[in-house]
Amino acid sequence: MMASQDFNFLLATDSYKITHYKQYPPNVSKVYSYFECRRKKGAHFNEVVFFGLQYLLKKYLAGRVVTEEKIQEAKVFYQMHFKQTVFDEEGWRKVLEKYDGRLPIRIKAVPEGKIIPRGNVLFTVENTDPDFYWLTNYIETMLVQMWYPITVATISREFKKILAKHLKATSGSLEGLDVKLHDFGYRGVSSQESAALGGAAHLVNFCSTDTVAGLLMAQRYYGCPMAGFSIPAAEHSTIISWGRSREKDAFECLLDQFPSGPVAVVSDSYDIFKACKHIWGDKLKERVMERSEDSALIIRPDSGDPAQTLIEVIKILEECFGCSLNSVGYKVLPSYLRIIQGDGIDLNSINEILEKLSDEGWSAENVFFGCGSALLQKINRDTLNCAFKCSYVETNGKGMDVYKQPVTDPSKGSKRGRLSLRRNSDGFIETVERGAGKPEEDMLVTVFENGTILQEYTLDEIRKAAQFWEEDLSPSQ
Ligand SMILES: O=C1OCCC/C1=C\Nc1ccccc1
Repeated sequence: MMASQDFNFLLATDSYKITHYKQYPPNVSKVYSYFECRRKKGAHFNEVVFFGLQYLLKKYLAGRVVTEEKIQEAKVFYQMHFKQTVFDEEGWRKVLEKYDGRLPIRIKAVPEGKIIPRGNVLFTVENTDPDFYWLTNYIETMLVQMWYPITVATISREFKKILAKHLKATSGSLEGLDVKLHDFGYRGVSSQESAALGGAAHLVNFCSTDTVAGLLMAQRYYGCPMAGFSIPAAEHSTIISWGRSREKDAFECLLDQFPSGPVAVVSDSYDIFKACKHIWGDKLKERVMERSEDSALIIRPDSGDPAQTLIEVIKILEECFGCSLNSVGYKVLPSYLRIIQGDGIDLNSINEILEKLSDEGWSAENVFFGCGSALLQKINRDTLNCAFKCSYVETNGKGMDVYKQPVTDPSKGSKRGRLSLRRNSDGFIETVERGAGKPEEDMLVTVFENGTILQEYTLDEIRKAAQFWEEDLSPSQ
């Protein structure tokens, strides 16, 4: 898959970068830069999931990205934009002539899915030909957009840690963990591409989604035919269209139309508590009880304080349908009955809800969660302090380690020299600076060089890299 014809790589950068080739020192022959999620004191997330670079390489950087037409278009565009001639037409024509429009760049990156502590190099970028020292930081703009899939994959995995802790504690197993958090976020993101990238990032950790764009991304860019699943579910329109006096009929229609397999029914259109007590727990009680374990009715509240509403709903369902105790002594509703909470879910509220449920003796087995904006949109580049900085240059054939160290904010200091990533003798991942790393120890893999993608990862491999083990769930977490 490559960039469509109307995408002009020469126009996919910050304006000021067009002027940078004139600002580097004379005889500079190499600019070497790196991307990291800077460590921040007291930061929430101390490890990140690396994900998304492969899509960007395939879509925007691989193959012949420079053409004569694109040079001409950019030339005219930047002449108008700067009202003077700053665009380096000759520089780009040289890419066309020497490399047939392929980028003379090398990118070395952490394998996708790897879990890396904050403050470590995640990928490096350098020009492979001295003539194109200006190209390295030209592509920063696009590469730093990797903050988004990295951050979504990381947040999604933080959800998974919380769910795993409670599921383990209240059921004795992690079975069903990967379907506990459903992506409801398609409508709440800023674009189709964000939905695709963010949706796929969630699928690194879970296989439960309504964000179809993410499934297509997984198919087309990560070799996964069907990365996630969903089930028939109501929305308010399919309930209230029956009129207030026919909510029972609306509910019964769901049971009739989807007799086998789970079905989720949003039940708060008028009164979630009355709906559970008088419709699900009375008028339709027999219809609910006749459904098998793998055809559960999943009731969806969608308003009110999530924790309070859930507790009240589960108590009503216990009154009507009873419950049993699992092997670790927590209460579980009959297997034909479950609840999904898709409103007001974020990393804080999901923990509160699960705490309150277990305090009342309820297992996490009873509840599924949906998450929208908190998963795909309520984040930004500062959530994980993603940054791209130059750390090494060659001038007059001589290498020099460079860095920034702002007196006004030491946390924005950058790494120096050529970088590598290794697991030290204590088993901890660390970045080796100043070119002191041993090549055979380097975890960074050359994934792109001179227009060609040299290493690809499938979603299955990425999921394996990102998985965590039960013993990793420190009880204090
Ligand atoms: O209730 C459900 O059960 C599980 C299947 C999905 C589902 C609801 N989906 C959804 C999507 C986008 C916004 C809101 C809900």
